[in-house]
Amino acid sequence: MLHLETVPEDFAKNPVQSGTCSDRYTQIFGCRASMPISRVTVSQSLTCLSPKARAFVERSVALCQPEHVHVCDGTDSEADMLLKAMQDQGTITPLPKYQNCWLARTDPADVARVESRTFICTKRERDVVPAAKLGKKSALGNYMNIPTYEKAVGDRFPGCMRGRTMYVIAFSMGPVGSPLSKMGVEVTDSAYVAYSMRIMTRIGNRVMEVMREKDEAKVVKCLHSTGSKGIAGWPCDPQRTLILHRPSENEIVSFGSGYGGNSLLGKKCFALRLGSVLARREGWLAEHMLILGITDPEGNKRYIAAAFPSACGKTNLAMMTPTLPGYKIECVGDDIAWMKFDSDGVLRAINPENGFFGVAPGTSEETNPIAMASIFKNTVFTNVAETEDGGVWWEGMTKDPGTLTDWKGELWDSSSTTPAAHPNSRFCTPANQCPIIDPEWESDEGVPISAILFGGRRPTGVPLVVEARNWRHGVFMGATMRSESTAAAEHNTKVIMHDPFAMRPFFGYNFGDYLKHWLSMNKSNREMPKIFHVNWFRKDDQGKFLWPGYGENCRVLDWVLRRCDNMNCFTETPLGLVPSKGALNTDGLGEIDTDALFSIPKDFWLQEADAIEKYFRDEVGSDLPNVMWEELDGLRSRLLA
Ligand SMILES: Nc1nc2c(ncn2[C@@H]2O[C@H](COP(=O)(O)OP(=O)(O)OP(=O)(O)O)[C@@H](O)[C@H]2O)c(=O)[nH]1
Ligand SMILES: O=C([O-])CC(=O)C(=O)O
Ligand SMILES: [Mn+2]
Repeated sequence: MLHLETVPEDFAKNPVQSGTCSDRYTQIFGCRASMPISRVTVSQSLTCLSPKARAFVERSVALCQPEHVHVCDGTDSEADMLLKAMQDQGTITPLPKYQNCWLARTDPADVARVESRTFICTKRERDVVPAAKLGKKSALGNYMNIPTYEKAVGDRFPGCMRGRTMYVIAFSMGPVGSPLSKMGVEVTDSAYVAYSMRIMTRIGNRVMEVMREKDEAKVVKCLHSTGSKGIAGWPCDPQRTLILHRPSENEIVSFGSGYGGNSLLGKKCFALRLGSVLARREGWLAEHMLILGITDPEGNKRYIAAAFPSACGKTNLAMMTPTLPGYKIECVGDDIAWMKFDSDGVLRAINPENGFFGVAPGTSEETNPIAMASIFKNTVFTNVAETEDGGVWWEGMTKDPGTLTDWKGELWDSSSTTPAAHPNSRFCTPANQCPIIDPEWESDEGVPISAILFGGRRPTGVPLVVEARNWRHGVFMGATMRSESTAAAEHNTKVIMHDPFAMRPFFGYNFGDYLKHWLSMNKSNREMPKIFHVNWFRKDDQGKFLWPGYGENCRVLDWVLRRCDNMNCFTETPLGLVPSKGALNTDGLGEIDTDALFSIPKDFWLQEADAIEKYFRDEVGSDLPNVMWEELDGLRSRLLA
């Protein structure tokens, strides 16, 4: 059985290269300066890596057998080299309308995360899959056993980079050297991945230095291949795509997809799936959350974290332009939060990323002017449409784009019946270009969190905002979140899916244990943030949004902050606390049907309670902490009171 630790067969057969694993790799890489380098050429000696990172790279080279190894140093000339390579290969084209912006068109079969091919690999299934679903397909943990994992790797990777370049990217999630940060090494045969990792993470010589100094035992090992024999266009192999995580080995293996969510392994794979496992072990939280700073008209600044499922409004809230006078929003992060209580009992959060991989459609001067001010330089756009003057366009950006080249490279005009940009088309932009990036966004200790929001797309029944009665009720709110499916993954019908904590596709371990971990955060010597559930997406009978959303969402945050100050501006409902009459500032909003926005239809909620019960029973079973059942009972009895 082939494993990353073992030598590929045809390598071992060659007598010139026999010997023990590490000896041989030392020779191949010519760490001794006089050694002739055969088979593989390297851009710089692998001694720039820490010994553990280097061992991983050497094993990956032996396995994938690239012709050339390029160790990314993070310099500007390297960026130029990557851009040139991608242009020569036809992976990207320049967008002359902007400064250093590029358009990538993927294979139409490689446009989003593939949840059905994403697995967590452990010894025991129960580590990943809650009790109720052992041995069956679970929505809350896609499990693969170790022999299957090894076979999957062995079937795909040996020789997969022959004749091509392997890029080695040492990266830091979080500020380089910060105590809350973690490091990884990704090897990949995709220049697109190497270039995008420069934007989304901190990479290069500085990271390698810190890695060497610490000889970090816990460097996360990330192996990626597009799985394609060539490099032309958009290399991928959708039929054989697999994204695998081995928490016990700190290892991620991704094959067959170049799409960001599957290939930029620092993001969902590391920061959330492996991150959640590390967080549990080390007593912190790795969450699918934005982080924003909000200053009220009195000059009081607080930070809020919010978990909404993919394509449900995190980037937009994180960059909101508030409509209420006197408010100021600053952005710390738009997708992932690593949070830990400090010695004073304050929950501190960092954004482990260095860029935004944001949804393009719907982004406009009206909805998100801050994103618009961030993304038109140094950006890679993927699967958006191109205008005649070398710019980009997507649905919702402007009214009349004229004639376009659509995301598949075909001519498009307003009479076309298919979208010009793919619904999951994205921009990949350095975070420091955001005009409202928070001054503390790279602080080592993280920012203090006052409130946590959960939310989703709920067209019916779910009020604009509800405050949890206490921490465990808030955990129940997170556990019972549901949302309409979106284009961010392969689900293609609009159904209301359970998406607890907006983490359903990203749990690295058993969801029941995850709930216990969240419950265990609550300690008397800690300042527990208040928890809220929000829904910007409720619709009226005509299917129109009841709430204007976007910049107007600051009105909800305004109420949230007053609640953080314990002001008496709420009414009790069966669901939790909602703004008392007149407490939500709707001045100047025009006609808003607040009754419809806040109504709590009893029949709807009794059915919701039934759906939650079924979900708990069918998906979690005996791994569900008892207090979740108690919370469900409480909800039912309040509804029936
Ligand atoms: N109606 C309405 N739509 C919104 C609002 N906020 C965001 N959207 C739309 O929802 C879509 C996704 O928003 P994003 O902010 O990119 O979502 P995200 O949670 O960051 O998505 P991921 O990057 O996939 O995790 C976009 O088309 C937005 O225009 C809102 O307040 N109201
Ligand atoms: O991972 C991705 O492809 C993009 C993303 O942020 C999400 O889906 O939540
Ligand atoms: Mn996301």
